[in-house]
Amino acid sequence: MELPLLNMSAFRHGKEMESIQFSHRLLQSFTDHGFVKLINHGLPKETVKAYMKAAEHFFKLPTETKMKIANKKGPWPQRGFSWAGAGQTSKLMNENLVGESWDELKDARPNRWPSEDDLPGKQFRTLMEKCYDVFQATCIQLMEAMELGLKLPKGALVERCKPASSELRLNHYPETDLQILAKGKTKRTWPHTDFGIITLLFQDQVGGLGLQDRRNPQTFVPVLPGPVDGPTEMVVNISNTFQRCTNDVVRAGVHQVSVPVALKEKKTGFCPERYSGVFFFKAYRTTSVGPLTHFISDKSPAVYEEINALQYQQKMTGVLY
Ligand SMILES: O=C(O)CCC(=O)C(=O)O
Ligand SMILES: [Fe+2]
Repeated sequence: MELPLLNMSAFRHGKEMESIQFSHRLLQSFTDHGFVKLINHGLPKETVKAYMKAAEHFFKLPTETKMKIANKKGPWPQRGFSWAGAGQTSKLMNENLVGESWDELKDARPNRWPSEDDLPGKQFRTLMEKCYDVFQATCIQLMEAMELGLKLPKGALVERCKPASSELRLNHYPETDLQILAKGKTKRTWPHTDFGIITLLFQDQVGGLGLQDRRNPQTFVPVLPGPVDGPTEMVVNISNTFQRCTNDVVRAGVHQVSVPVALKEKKTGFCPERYSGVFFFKAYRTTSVGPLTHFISDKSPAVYEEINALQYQQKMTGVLY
């Protein structure tokens, strides 16, 4: 199985036929795999580079400094720094191997920013806010493409995601003994699906991201980092809310982070630290995340109850906490 790599400029700048063609290819990849890789997605290379670099700067701060903005335990969503083992899926993971994460959300609870004394200059916050806005805009375009691909009325998906309620996250997976990972009892991230509508994902050159092969669920297909000097590759996955809205027509992609393919045969040594940046594109709190009427018929009755995004989130948190 190979994950399609699509060129989004066909949708962004192409003629109508090209947009339609892109939308069909996008839908096909999402339907087949719950995943796609995109180039020419409109996100400037420098912005993505700076975003990943910011992750390094932040996570290299001393633990005490990061702990000043620790996420307060409680119901999801997170705010601020979460240490190894404290993430949403931590109950399933080895405490010591989970990455640190730092979350930025633009709704109810205030964000927790590193102070300027700790991470000098205003750049960090400004950059994160800029990234948030460009990632959000890209997700809206992807929703437009999906409306086209799924033959939905204009706005059917886009309107569920306004105003912006997405979540920006930086992940750091510390260097880990390969022998520990090889035992298979621990992973950097256990197989899971994300909560939101879709997720944008940027990874460094280390590798280790794997996507479940639907025809062969025991197998995780490596989603390799793109070439360093090539265009910036963006990985996109379908998340639970999208699956709900389409009444299981387009299902969420199960993924994990484990040993990079290049290191699979190595018995000793260390798996290098890894950074990734993710953007969880989510529906607005009070909008419905029930199945769209388009996907409901006598033959395919609604699989999911009619609830709003916040209720869904709370329901899911109840499961995980
Ligand atoms: O680090 C990665 O590549 C994946 C992270 C992930 O799946 C998540 O944060 O939900
Ligand atoms: Fe994920």
